Amino acid sequence: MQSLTSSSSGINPKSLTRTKIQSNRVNPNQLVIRCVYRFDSANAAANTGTVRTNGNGAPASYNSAGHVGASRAEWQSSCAILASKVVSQQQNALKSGGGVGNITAVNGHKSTTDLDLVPKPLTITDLSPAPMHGAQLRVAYQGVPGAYSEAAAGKAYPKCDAIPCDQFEVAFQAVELWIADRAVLPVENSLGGSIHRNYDLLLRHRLHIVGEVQLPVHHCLLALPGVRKEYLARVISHPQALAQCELTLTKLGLNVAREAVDDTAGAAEYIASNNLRDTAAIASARAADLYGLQILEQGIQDDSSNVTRFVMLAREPIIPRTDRPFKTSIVFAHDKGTSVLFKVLSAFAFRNISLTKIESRPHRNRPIRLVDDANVGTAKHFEYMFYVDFEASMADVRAQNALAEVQEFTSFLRVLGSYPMDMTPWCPSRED
Ligand SMILES: O=C(O)C(=O)C[C@]1(C(=O)O)C=C[C@@H](O)C=C1
Repeated sequence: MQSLTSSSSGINPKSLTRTKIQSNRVNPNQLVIRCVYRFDSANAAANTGTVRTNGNGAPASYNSAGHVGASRAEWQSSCAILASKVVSQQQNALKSGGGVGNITAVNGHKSTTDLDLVPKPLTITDLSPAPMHGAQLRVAYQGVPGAYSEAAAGKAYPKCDAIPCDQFEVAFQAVELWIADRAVLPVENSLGGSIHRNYDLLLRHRLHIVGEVQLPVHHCLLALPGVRKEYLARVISHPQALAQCELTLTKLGLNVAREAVDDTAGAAEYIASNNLRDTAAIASARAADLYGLQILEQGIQDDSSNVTRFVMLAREPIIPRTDRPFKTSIVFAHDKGTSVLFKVLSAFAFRNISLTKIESRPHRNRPIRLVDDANVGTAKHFEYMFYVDFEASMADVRAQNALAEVQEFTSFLRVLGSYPMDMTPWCPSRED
């Protein structure tokens, strides 16, 4: 059994100063985690120099802090080490049991009184043993029961114990601190676009992407029983959900105030616990059930095939394989800004590797570069981090060669994960 140490959880203790961490036991199966910590980017930079190992002290598939190895040979030897571990990991997974199952939930409560138990600080006794020791897999998600993220956690890990967290950051930290074994977090929606916060957090934390799930998202308009649309003065929800229903709300004549809250189900819970008769929430049918609200309208997303893509995160990477479709996510930057982008992308194009996503985010350590080539004043260029997803496994020699080439063009490169693609047949009519 591995105990919780700063090295085993993969975080540099210097980079995270935990100022408050509290757990809220809602019922014996449910833990709501709230914590606040200060992130020290100077120490985090130092973190990139640490050598990450697996539980046995052997190198993980990505070297220090998940960076691509210094050479192709290093990549290949990392993959070989990982390949030798595949059998034991699969056996562990089998022992832990898989299959269709339940998500922990607050059943049928109509007020939030029991959700508002006085928070008690998280103690060492709240930290369970390492994953895969016979207990259910604990999966952190952002939101409260009834959130789409909870449904995504259930789709990714059908028998899991889903752990609600009030912020994305808390879900990351729950995994790092061994409170949870996995986190399932949204990264993009077909209508609302990227969830930038999670891209930034992926870079800031040392977790690995080990899978993806795509969840069809069917929004409902929820209100207290007896409330009619004409009584409504505002609609509240997660900003993504508000964006995904913008046109439909207008078509329904709901030109009322729209206010953002932390998550869709949290909006439903807020209405129920405060008995708000002039407010509706955009949330799932399951949230209506959990918080005792009625469904005023169903399927109010602007596009019927609305889908959100979630990634699963773990402390250790999985072993890349070639016997099924894999995707790999990387992030890179270059000292000379965007000029490198074409070269990097061509490393994939020349090898017929398809890109599925490209995203740029501010380079937070160095957001601006001053240039004065023409000696006519100083131009300020924005600096970016580029996130790319491509359709190949890191066990595929084409991907290894492409990354070896990318590494030559970039000053920073990190593999966020190489994981099976979600190939679930598309069913836009499915209700959550
Ligand atoms: O608020 C929720 O229910 C969530 O799970 C979050 C979230 C998101 O962040 O995009 C997830 C899926 C939907 O796209 C809307 C909201």
